[in-house]
Order: sequence, then C-alpha cells, then structure tokens
Amino acid sequence: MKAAARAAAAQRRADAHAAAPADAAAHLQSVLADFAGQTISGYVPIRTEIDLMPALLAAHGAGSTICLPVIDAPATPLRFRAWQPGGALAAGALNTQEPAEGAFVRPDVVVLPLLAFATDGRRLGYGGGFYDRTLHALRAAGPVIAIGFAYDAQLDEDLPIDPNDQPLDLIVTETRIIDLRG
Ligand SMILES: Nc1nc2c(c(=O)[nH]1)N(C=O)[C@@H](CNc1ccc(C(=O)N[C@@H](CCC(=O)O)C(=O)O)cc1)CN2
Ligand SMILES: Nc1ncnc2c1ncn2[C@@H]1O[C@H](COP(=O)(O)OP(=O)(O)OP(=O)(O)O)[C@@H](O)[C@H]1O
Repeated sequence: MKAAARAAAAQRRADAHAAAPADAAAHLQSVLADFAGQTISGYVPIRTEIDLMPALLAAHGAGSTICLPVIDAPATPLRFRAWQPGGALAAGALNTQEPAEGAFVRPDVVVLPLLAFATDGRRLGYGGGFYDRTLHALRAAGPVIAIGFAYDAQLDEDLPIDPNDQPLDLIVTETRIIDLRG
C-alpha cells in the first residue's frame, strides 16, 4: 500500500519537477516571512524534491536563523545544525548533504520535503520515519510548526495512515498555501 503510493507519487513529483516554474518557492517565501527572526529548518533538495532554497535564502536575509537536518543514526530523530548560505556541506549517511559543522539548534519551524500529501495534513515520506520521529520529539519539548513543501501533483487524498504519523501545520505548493492551524 505505502510502496505503491510512494512509487506513484515519486513519478508524479518527477514529472512536476521537470516542468517546475522558476518561482515555485514564492508562496513558501511569503509564509516564511511570518517567521522572520525565528529558527527555520530547510533541507538540501535531492532527486526531484521541490527547491526551497530561494525561500530559505530570503528568510535568512530577513533575519531568521537557518538550519539543516543531520542524520545521527537510523530510527533516531534528526538533529539540526545552524547553517549560513554558502556554508560547507558534506555527504550524510543517506546521500543527503548536511552541514559538517555548526551549532546544534532547535528549529521553531521545520520545512520538510515529502513524496505525497493529503490536504488534511497527512504526508508520506521515504519510509525512514525520520521526520515523524523528529516532529514527535520536537513537539514533546515545545511548539514547532511543520510545513510540507511539495508540488500540487504530489496530492494524494487516499494516503495510508500510520499511527506514528505527525501531521503538517501547513502545506505549501507552487500554487497555494493550505493553513491547517486551528
Ligand atoms: N533533502 C532531504 N534531506 C533529508 C531528508 C529528505 O527527505 N530530503 N530526510 C528525510 O527523512 C532526512 C534523511 N532521510 C532520508 C531517508 C531516505 C533517503 C533515501 O534516499 N531513501 C531511498 C533509499 C536509500 C537507500 O537505499 O540508500 C529511497 O527511499 O528510495 C534519503 C534521506 C534528512 N534529510
Ligand atoms: N515516533 C516514532 N516512534 C517509533 N517509530 C516510529 C515513529 N515514527 C515513525 N516510526 C516508524 O518508522 C517507520 C517508518 O515510518 P513511515 O513509513 O511513516 O515513514 P515516512 O513518514 O515515510 O518517513 P519520514 O518521516 O522519514 O519522511 C515505521 O515503521 C514507523 O512506525
């Protein structure tokens, strides 16, 4: 069930990525402007993940602290290292790029990639459970806003539900903002 949903979503994401508009991160940039001065986690895009860097650089320019996820070990929460645009990156455990140095920080806002989302805030990742574990741990310690950033084509209202799934607070695509905060 999840494997089939992942494969189908990956194909739709790849097609959307190939046709992505130059301003795909514009709505994300406007959402992140509401968190100026706070600590915001991004990601370094891999494969056909939608590119958030223009929005992340704008947030940095607006005074936010930017951080990026670092893998500690399988089945453990991600940690986050502060990062300056242009700062050194090194290959992480799963071929992601991550800061090799920098202070560990707690993000107020986590922008995360995904394979598929539903408009009620469910999401499907790569199956590592990294972001589910990470959001669970962050939310146990205090408030955190989880923003899923994706192409419209990654919508799948029939996503399978997992008891460990951590819901998204906002979903942002190249065309719209879905705000699920009460
Ligand atoms: N850009 C980006 N960075 C990220 C994530 C992400 O999804 N995207 N993560 C989100 O958790 C964390 C890293 N987790 C990852 C989990 C799986 C795979 C991955 O490539 N999985 C492959 C199989 C990998 C393999 O066999 O070696 C796959 O799903 O096909 C990559 C990163 C933190 N950094
Ligand atoms: N907080 C948690 N505690 C224990 N196990 C968890 C937790 N969150 C997720 N898992 C487990 O991790 C595995 C992968 O979860 P799942 O398939 O939901 O990952 P995903 O959402 O696709 O990936 P990611 O969160 O990395 O994007 C599952 O076996 C799931 O039960």
